[in-house]
Amino acid sequence: MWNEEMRSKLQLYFIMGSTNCKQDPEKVLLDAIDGGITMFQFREKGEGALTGTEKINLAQKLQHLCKEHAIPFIVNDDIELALALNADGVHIGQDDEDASTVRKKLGEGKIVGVSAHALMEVKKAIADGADYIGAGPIYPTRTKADAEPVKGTSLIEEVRKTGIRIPIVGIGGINEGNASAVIDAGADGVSVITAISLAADVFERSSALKKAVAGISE
Ligand SMILES: Cc1ncc(COP(=O)(O)OP(=O)(O)O)c(N)n1
Ligand SMILES: Cc1nc(C(=O)O)sc1CCOP(=O)(O)O
Ligand SMILES: [Mg+2]
Repeated sequence: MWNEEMRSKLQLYFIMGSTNCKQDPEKVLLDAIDGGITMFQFREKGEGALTGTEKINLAQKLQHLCKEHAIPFIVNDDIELALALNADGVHIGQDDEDASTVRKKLGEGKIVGVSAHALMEVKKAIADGADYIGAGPIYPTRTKADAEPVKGTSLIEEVRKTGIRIPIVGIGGINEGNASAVIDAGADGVSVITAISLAADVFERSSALKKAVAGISE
């Protein structure tokens, strides 16, 4: 789905799981929705992450909030969970299940996002049927311990210079102060975890991020 609808969904893409929150994750998501996020990814990962029924229960609650507000609900890594919940899509990385296999499992109607760190990976993701690319880490991040080296906006610029039009979202260390540079480089949106999930005022921070992004891309 490489159209304007996909690009606008990526504008402010919030990612979160229970380990990223100091408050109740449902409250965090609701405030972020009120602040203007356009897509949500459930990423239950890291030390202390929920598993089994607890993970499924939280996913269902967050999916319900997304449904009520017409926000696409994407599942990180866990294809079986995405299928069980009839989620709107999945996000996978280079170390996860192959994107072409995931596309076959999910079908054409669902969103498949793929992380890429080099032009070759972007081209493979396109061949495998990806709907969008997550390019990162743009800036230093403390959220993902096994993140690749920081790239700045170079990959986004390189992809656009070659004329590739796939929707792209930047990720890694993005906040309201540096988001506009990611859009200027050619991304359709920004993806954030802690700039929103750990904010003292989640509504205020997500509103500010939305202004920083929407002011440029609209
Ligand atoms: C939008 C978006 N972009 C990149 C990632 C990272 O995915 P991955 O490399 O598979 O790492 P994990 O998130 O699984 O730790 C993402 N989740 N979302
Ligand atoms: C989940 C993730 N993936 C990355 C990548 O580079 O692919 S960076 C990252 C963490 C993003 O968290 P924060 O917004 O708190 O920096
Ligand atoms: Mg992954």
